[in-house]
Amino acid sequence: MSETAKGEALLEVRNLSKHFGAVRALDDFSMSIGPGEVVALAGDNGAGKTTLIKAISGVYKPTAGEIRLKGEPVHFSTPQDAREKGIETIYQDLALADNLTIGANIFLGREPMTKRFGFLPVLDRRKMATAARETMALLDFHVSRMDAPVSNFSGGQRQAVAIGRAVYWNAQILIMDEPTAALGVPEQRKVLSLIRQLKSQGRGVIFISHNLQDIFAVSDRIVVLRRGVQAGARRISETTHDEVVKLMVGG
Ligand SMILES: Nc1ncnc2c1ncn2[C@@H]1O[C@H](COP(=O)(O)OP(=O)(O)OP(=O)(O)O)[C@@H](O)[C@H]1O
Repeated sequence: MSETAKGEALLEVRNLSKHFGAVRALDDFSMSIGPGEVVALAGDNGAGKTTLIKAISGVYKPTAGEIRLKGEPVHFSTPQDAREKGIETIYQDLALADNLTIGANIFLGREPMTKRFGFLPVLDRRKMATAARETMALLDFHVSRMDAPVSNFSGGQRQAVAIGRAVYWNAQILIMDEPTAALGVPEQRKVLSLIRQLKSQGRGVIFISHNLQDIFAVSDRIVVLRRGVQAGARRISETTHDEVVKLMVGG
């Protein structure tokens, strides 16, 4: 099948449904994503994209269907469960603490401690700074001041910090919700190049966007949702903007 992951999939969802009472937000939906693959998820407002990523990432319990990681069925009760298995979702708000450094944001809620004078537990700032430097270098990301609060950074740089945090904690699948929305063109390019970096590291990326240009620039495949069902799935090299728009709005 040309529109599924080649070889062993990192992530596979089979016949996934999420109903809210009578509302079928997601219905019998299947897709897969392989290592080093970027799969775009497109669809009009209300198509079911958010519902799908929340079902994959442990926020919602699916009404029906199956999620498999490297072939193994998994059941997530919380986003923490999904995170521990290497699925990280980066929502538009990025969930960064603005007044803290990159290092502190990487370790937010899981701060490393060390002992001063052998007994007094204190924050291990050196470990945080080293992790920040090494992780951001891995993403080929450079800022003049690593110790500045992230509120000083541009939208694209903040996106990089959120990605860096996921990478530090070993995310194998990154779900990115509209990462290029609300950014200027140069910043959008930076984010697209970050996505390419993740791909070159063998990670899988689910890229949600309304921007077809961005989708066509970085994705291997596109899956289109319409009213909770899969309206189509295509290799990017085998489709056009026109065809994708038709899939989104329906014939
Ligand atoms: N908690 C809920 N309770 C009831 N209906 C819901 C709930 N969440 C979503 N829906 C409905 O499910 C459908 C899919 O919504 P969803 O938010 O997943 O779409 P979306 O593709 O992410 O849209 P957008 O691009 O606007 O974020 C919509 O009709 C929405 O009203």
